[in-house]
Amino acid sequence: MSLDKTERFVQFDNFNPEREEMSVTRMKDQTPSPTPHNGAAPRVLSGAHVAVKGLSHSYRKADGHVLENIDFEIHQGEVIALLGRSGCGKSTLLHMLAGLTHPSEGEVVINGNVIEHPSPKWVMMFQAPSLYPWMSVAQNAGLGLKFTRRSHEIGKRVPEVLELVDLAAFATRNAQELSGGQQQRVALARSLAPRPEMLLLDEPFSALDAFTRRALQQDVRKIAKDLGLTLVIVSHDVGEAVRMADRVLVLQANPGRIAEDIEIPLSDEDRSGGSEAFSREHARLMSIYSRVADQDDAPVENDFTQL
Ligand SMILES: Nc1ncnc2c1ncn2[C@@H]1O[C@H](COP(=O)(O)OP(=O)(O)OP(=O)(O)O)[C@@H](O)[C@H]1O
Repeated sequence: MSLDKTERFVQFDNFNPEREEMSVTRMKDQTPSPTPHNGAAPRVLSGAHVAVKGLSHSYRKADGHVLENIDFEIHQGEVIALLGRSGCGKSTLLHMLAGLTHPSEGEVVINGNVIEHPSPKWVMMFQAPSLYPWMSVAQNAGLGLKFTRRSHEIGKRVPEVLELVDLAAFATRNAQELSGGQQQRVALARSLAPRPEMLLLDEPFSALDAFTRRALQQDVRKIAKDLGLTLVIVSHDVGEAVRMADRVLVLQANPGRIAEDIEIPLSDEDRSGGSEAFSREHARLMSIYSRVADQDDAPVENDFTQL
């Protein structure tokens, strides 16, 4: 694939120039044909099914396990939060779901295939949206398609995703003219454009103010549910987990392992906060999280301000 020089040296979500050909080759076999130009409806999305089996990981042989004996399943279209204190291995686990890091032991199986490489079908979003500041919102939103050799879809697909993230009116603006929250929405549009099956979010809203963060939490959950996407979010914010997740996996540290697997049985209405049901779920999860973190003998961050 030919790319501009600048593009080659900028990391875009889980796009890795070294692995570009490999990922694209794998995609060719597995991805349905691009949207036909005859006006037919785009294919309906279905979320990824994930099975993590006997996963353990050490970064260096001499050190102990960062993650140990991790087993869990994520159903298609489910929203999962990985909740744990700093350093317990949440990001490491997320990178493994994205195929960016290989576990020392065990495997990640997505839709029946053992994951060995990154793929445009599961896209990571980070705290920094990493946009090209000199490009327009629409150009940034189309990059995922460009990098996966689907430029012919940009004209139809980019307006659709900008509409989804509520940025249609900003299509021609330069990315650098946008607020932090709007820039995260562009990054979200860019991730959604190639129709991924799973979004992996590594604390993507933590740099935003509380109001913007809450709006994005609700919108991202709604978009994932509307599209049938599987969504995994790394967080150490109990309010965020209750607002967004169907299930919360609470991780314990040293070594990182799943201490609790908790369902959050709230309606979308209750997730917006302020209801008795939301407060009850928040208190329940906070108490479990505190107990798990206490067992690590480390302080839990106080996030009551984010209620
Ligand atoms: N590339 C690396 N090489 C060596 N050790 C690493 C590497 N990446 C992470 N670690 C270590 O692995 C452990 C888990 O890190 P990780 O970033 O996965 O935790 P986390 O729960 O996401 O933390 P945070 O919430 O602070 O981002 C930490 O002790 C960290 O120092």
